[in-house]
Amino acid sequence: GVGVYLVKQMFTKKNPAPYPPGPPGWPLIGNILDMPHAKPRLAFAEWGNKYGDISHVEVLGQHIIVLNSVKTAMKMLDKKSSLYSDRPVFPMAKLAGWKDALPLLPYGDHFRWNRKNFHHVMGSRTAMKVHHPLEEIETHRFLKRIHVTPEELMKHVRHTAGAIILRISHGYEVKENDDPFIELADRALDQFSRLTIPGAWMVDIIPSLAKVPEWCPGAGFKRLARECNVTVEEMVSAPYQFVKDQMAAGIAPKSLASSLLEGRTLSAEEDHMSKWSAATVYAGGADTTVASINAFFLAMTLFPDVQKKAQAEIDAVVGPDRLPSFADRDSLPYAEALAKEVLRWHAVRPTGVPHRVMEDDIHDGYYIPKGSQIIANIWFMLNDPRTYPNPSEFKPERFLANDGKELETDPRTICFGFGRRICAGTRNSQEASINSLHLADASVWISAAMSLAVFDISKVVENGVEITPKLDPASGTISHPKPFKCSVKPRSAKAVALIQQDANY
Ligand code: HEM
Repeated sequence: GVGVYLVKQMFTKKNPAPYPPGPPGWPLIGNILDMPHAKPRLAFAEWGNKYGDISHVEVLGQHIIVLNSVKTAMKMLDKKSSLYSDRPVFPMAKLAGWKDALPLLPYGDHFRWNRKNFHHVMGSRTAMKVHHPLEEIETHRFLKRIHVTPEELMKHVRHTAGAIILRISHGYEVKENDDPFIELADRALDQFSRLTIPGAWMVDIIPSLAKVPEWCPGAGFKRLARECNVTVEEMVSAPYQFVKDQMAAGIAPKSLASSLLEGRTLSAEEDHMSKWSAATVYAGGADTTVASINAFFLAMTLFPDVQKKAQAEIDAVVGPDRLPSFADRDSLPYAEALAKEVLRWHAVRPTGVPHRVMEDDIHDGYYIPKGSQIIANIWFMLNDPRTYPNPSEFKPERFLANDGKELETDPRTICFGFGRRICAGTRNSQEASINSLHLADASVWISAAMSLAVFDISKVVENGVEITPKLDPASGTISHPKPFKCSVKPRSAKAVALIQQDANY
């Protein structure tokens, strides 16, 4: 005990400033027992409560800094982005085959090249506008599917998000039922979400465990990683091969993959990176959009008054003879505020993706050693009563001018993360908050506007009892509302006619 204490003292003496405050931990093992396995956002928020907006733990020599306020996150990750834009190595995700996915790439050339590709297909107002007709057509098809089988709502949400993204990434038109690429990607993404939960895998804490042979007792994670590798490899390669085949046949529609392949011979390394670049659009975009749109349906089930207000606005502005489109977006302020509130009320990436600091830093008087992982507790930032009073209430009015009261912060400046690693497709949080500049934001808005125009969403009644679902986000780095039931019925005969119109405009 004394020896360990003295060794610790020697090291602490060298520190140019104290670490940020945090749970005290134990000699040798540090805070290993404090690391939360499930729903880390809640434990992290607790640390925020106890220790302030910036807290620190150390797990076997790995320093972890947790940020619980937007101000701190902006000051550190955005203002000092040249220092804070690396990613930690995720040994478990790496073992499972994900090392070349943009969210995990170290700060460097591959990272920059990938970001440029994303920016090219969806990083500007003009680039996003190109995708609007596709979003409108696919969302109209979504309405048709819901109308026929409303009980399969969540399947339709997944199918539609996949259809939109696969068109953008690979120019691939999904099959109406059981599409193999969607099925494959969903399986891989579900694995990814579980593979990257902070602190969930021993090998992430002790990376040398990666060398343990698979037959060793306790090495079940190696077998799992091997199985995941097969799925990942197929998810990345199969749609890319599809694009190559289509290009060879001269019938490939424009997509991110086709633009990377067009008119050049790629080296094996370039080919590999292009394949991953296109796959990352799907990997980063599909599951997140699905979670947000499901959250929209849950919010409408739980907050009927909000739904009625949005419908009244759509009825007044768009009228009964057509569906809303992106051209109406600026004339529908309540629907706009509602889409923002969806992104706030349910944090799809509750603890973001960790950043890694590239050099020693002293921040606000605290020592942040090189290599520390920085975790932004985005969930708390979106539910912080200091920023959003009554945060569990779904209230679009937060974002609407009312009696000269100050508007609450646009959640799009928070939910997509910070600094140079901000969600791909945008360059900074200001840009992410400009109308329809983000693909997810556009998808949430058009799904909400079109669905509310023609459907009433309400609680289901089973055996005479009304079922009230709860917002109970599941664990995982991408968080979905727990599966719930709701009733989705056309609002009128006129609405049915609109749904049934041709969707191939
Ligand atoms: C509601 C939907 C979404 C939310 C809430 C969300 C949120 C986030 C967050 C918090 C990060 C981490 C940022 C950071 O490190 O500070 C991130 C990264 C990323 N997102 Fe999203 N995202 C969403 C949709 C999308 C979509 C539609 C795409 C693709 C089209 C996408 C692609 C990515 C990629 C590739 C990264 C990694 C960027 C990097 O490491 O440089 N996301 N996202």
